[in-house]
Amino acid sequence: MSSDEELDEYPDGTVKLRNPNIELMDQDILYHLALGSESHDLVSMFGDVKFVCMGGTPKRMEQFAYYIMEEIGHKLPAGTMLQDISQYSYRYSMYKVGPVLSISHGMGIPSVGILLHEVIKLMYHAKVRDPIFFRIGTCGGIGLEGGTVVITEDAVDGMMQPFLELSVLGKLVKRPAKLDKKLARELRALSEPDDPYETVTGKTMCTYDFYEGQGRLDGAFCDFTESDKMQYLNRIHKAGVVNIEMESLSFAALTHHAGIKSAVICVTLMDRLKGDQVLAPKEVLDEWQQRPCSLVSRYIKRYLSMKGHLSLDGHCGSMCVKSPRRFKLVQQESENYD
Ligand SMILES: O=P(O)(O)O[C@@H]1C[C@H](O)[C@@H](CO)O1
Ligand SMILES: O=c1cc[nH]c(=O)[nH]1
Repeated sequence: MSSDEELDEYPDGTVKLRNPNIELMDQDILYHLALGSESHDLVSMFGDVKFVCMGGTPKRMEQFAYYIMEEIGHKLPAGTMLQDISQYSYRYSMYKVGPVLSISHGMGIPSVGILLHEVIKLMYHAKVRDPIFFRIGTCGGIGLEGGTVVITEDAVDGMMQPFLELSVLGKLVKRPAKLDKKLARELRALSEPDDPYETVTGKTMCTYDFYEGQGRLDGAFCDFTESDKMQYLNRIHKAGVVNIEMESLSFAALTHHAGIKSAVICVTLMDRLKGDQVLAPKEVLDEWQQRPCSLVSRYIKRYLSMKGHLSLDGHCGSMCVKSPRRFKLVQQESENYD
């Protein structure tokens, strides 16, 4: 048995921390979430969480929270609104809708990494069982037009390496960036033939910068030519990279290290083989960003229906799993992969 398998989770599915220090502490302050293991009853607040959805901006994640609330038919007490649980951290925003947490992660590996440490500890303190994590993001497409949904198969860094490198006590630690392949296939199977956009799977490149790091010619600095850029983008495209963003490597590496199933679903904002700037109008960008949300929502509804927490045709909204037949097909399809 590898050390990965040994430490994945407890037999009841609760998250096992790879850090013996935490249980010896009197309290654990989840500083960037404005929560604490003693100041809050984390089990009663979060013990029923099943899905943790993250994305860059507070607005997107607030909208996703309201959207999923409608989709799963979750009701708030009359006259109340969803509350940003981490509001007083002034860092991240977090909303809870029944079994779904919707959290903003900011931009880049450091920001999502800090959040993941605290959310993974939150799962542990709250005794959450077998949580599933999703990143719902935006990206630049490589050979894909704007508005295409990309489900990441493998995450690689700017040097095409499939692991996260972090310097710890002066040494470089490498953590494999592994996402759940079956989850990615199940998500892919939930794209609908009448979706007015493509949903594809492929390799995602995760960089430490939006401009020079992604080979853009339009940053404040640029020491390469258009031809250097195109050679690089064509080379990575040939190696299977279909999109570039800034969090998948950390998201994959930290969830894998914690034994948590995860997937990354991003919408492309442009084809980087055709340009660098984000030119689509705001309304178009808003509609595109809804696309990964809708795929994740289908997955959540399918899961809840299978567990008997949601009726297939009953109290879920317009994007509800369309027919029992389609639902069965998706179910069989994913069972065939086991
Ligand atoms: O989830 P978001 O839309 O923040 O993902 C990408 C990667 C960076 O965070 C950001 C750059 O514009 O967008
Ligand atoms: O090109 C893009 C678009 C969104 N996010 C990125 O990281 N890159």
